[in-house]
Amino acid sequence: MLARHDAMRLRRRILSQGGATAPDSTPASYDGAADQQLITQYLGLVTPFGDLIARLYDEMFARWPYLRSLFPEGMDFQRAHLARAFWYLIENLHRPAEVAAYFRQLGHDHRKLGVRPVHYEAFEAALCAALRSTAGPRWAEAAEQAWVRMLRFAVASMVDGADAALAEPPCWQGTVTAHQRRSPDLAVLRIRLPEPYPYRAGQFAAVESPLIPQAWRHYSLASAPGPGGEVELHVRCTGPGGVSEALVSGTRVGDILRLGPAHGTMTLREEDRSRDLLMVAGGTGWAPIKALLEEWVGRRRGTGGLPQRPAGRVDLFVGARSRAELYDVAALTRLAARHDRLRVVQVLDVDVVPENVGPPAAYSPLAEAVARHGQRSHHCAFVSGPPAMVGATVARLTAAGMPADHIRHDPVPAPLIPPADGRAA
Ligand SMILES: NC(=O)C1=CN([C@@H]2O[C@H](COP(=O)(O)OP(=O)(O)OC[C@H]3O[C@@H](n4cnc5c(N)ncnc54)[C@H](O)[C@@H]3O)[C@@H](O)[C@H]2O)C=CC1
Repeated sequence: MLARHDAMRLRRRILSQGGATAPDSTPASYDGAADQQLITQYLGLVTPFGDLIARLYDEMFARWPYLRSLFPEGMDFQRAHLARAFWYLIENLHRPAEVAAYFRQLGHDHRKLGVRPVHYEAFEAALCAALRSTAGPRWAEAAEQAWVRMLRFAVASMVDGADAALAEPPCWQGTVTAHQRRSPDLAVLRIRLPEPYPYRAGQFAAVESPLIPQAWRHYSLASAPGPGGEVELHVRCTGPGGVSEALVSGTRVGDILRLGPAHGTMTLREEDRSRDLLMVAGGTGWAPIKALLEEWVGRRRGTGGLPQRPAGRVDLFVGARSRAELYDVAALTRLAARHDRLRVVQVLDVDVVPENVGPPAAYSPLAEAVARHGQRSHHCAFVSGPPAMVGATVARLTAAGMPADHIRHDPVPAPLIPPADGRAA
């Protein structure tokens, strides 16, 4: 109720405001292209965004100290996340319908953080102060108004997304029922959720450990939905101090974790039942592919997955740095044994002796192996793993004639670089 009241108050304020003409959340009513032009014209004064974002948070926490508790102790990830959101907004503002859909989902997801619409007002005030102090005397009122309109458009979409999800919990609490260290830096966890947790095989969710409150990181759900109410996560710790380290090294059976709502479009569709599928998994990118395969082999037929046994074949490519890094072989073998139309190819980096290739980021043994195994333009492909591997595999498949709309993968995080046409005033 409180959230709805806040939302209505914010919407009234947004719609009745003077100064920057405030768009509502209807994409058709917002001239994003005009604001994009204005913002781009003065972008050089406030980029790179590191300084702007540091000032924004300093300003916000100085004026509203209680808001600090909504954020994790370490703000690096948060700052990078906000920089990406700004770039996403600015680059896509001429496509307001797309931007609105993106921020509606973000608003749905942000309910777990305890963010209320009133907090967006504080954010806007802090942003304006930070824009002015970062840009200096060459800043223009028109540019600031364009930023405000852009922000309000995004916020109105977030409020819509949060409102639409009021009937479901902001997040789900689960108990860890199994925690297996498959290698020093990798763990497979199972979590039991007492409340129904709606998701599809192939989706991902934000996860929070009580060891690092308010720091949420995305992991794929590595099991298809089933009657037991358990989900599986595959977590690799790539450095100290993060959520992955807390989940791999600091978590035990019986601990409580929180999960946000599931998202993602890398799911099986009805028409996939009769199609031949190509699945490509690198490292812990195996997690969503495992869930998809569980659904595909029909282990849980009639429980929200595919209604009948599929007629097509699956070619599955699993990549790892070495044999020791193939951390889920038993599950892979079990799945392969359940279906004679599933063909598994393992690709180990150590088996490959690349010739005339550049640094690791420029070369993907897994993508090469997929490309070598023949024409698949009629297949539908699911690709999951490190961003460079996903990029290389998608490029190979597209070059081999697979239509782009036959290839599904999770969003690949954009690098923190400005758009090529960003210009200074
Ligand atoms: N944990 C999860 O639920 C999920 C994780 N992911 C992502 O999958 C990735 C898995 O990481 P790790 O297990 O550490 O993978 P890894 O470093 O062990 O690599 C796994 C595979 O990816 C290939 N690869 C690695 N770096 C590459 C590069 N720069 N260019 C081309 N190919 C490359 C390797 O050849 C290998 O076949 C992470 O980026 C993670 O964000 C994706 C989906 C779900």
